[in-house]
Amino acid sequence: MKIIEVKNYQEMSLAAAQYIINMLKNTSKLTLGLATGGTPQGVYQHLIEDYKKNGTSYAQVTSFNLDEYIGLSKDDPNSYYRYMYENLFKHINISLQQINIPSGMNTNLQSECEEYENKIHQHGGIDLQLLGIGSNGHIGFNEPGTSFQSKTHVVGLTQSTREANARYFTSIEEVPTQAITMGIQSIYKSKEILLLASGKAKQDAMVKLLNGDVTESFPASILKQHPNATIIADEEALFGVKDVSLFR
Ligand SMILES: N[C@@H]1[C@@H](O)[C@H](O)[C@@H](COP(=O)(O)O)O[C@@H]1O
Repeated sequence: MKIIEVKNYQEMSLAAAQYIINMLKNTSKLTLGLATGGTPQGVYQHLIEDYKKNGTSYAQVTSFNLDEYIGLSKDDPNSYYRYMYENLFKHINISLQQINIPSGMNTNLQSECEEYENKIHQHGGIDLQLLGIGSNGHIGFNEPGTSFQSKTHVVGLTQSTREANARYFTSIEEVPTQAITMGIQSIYKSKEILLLASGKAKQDAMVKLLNGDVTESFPASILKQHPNATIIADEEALFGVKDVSLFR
């Protein structure tokens, strides 16, 4: 696992966007794993600016999002589908046929999970997976204790995750209690992983990730064994991490 240390959120966003743009320019076909949350918003803004300025094309991209809340429809303002549409998809040349986000409205959630996993497989897997990290080490919505072997599945959200995400809702009661998420194995199988972390809120998570053990009680820790994983993190997020230089 390699770390690229940057000054702040703006630099992190720009560096990650450039990373993705380079891949877009150098490959004829690209399967991108995308994330939601506050962390990647700046990356998406840079991708949009680049698209408007330089016309970098998304015509050959297929995207798979990490997760979706159960019980929120596509057009619900808090669904991840809506987030992706508003924050990226509507601004670039990507059609709705090219994008994949699990549906949290399917009456058969089990088959939704299986089909989602199969679809990723049929596309030849994910080339680059973009990730944020929860303060308890969750990736996607894989909460502590999730098996490293897990595939796309339904999860119950912890109180801390619901509290962290309540800022987007009117009250915490409105935050769904369940979600569909790509599993840890589904994420780990990506050919390349780019994890972003910015700010004080991610300090504990970065210390546990980089100085702690590989354990299912801290889901992101498995990424340390990935052959091609990079973290782009800012100074504040890395504050307190011992031996950052070992990861350069
Ligand atoms: N399911 C998402 C994750 O994909 C995200 O990475 C994480 C951190 O969110 P943020 O970037 O807003 O800190 O929490 C959410 O619960």
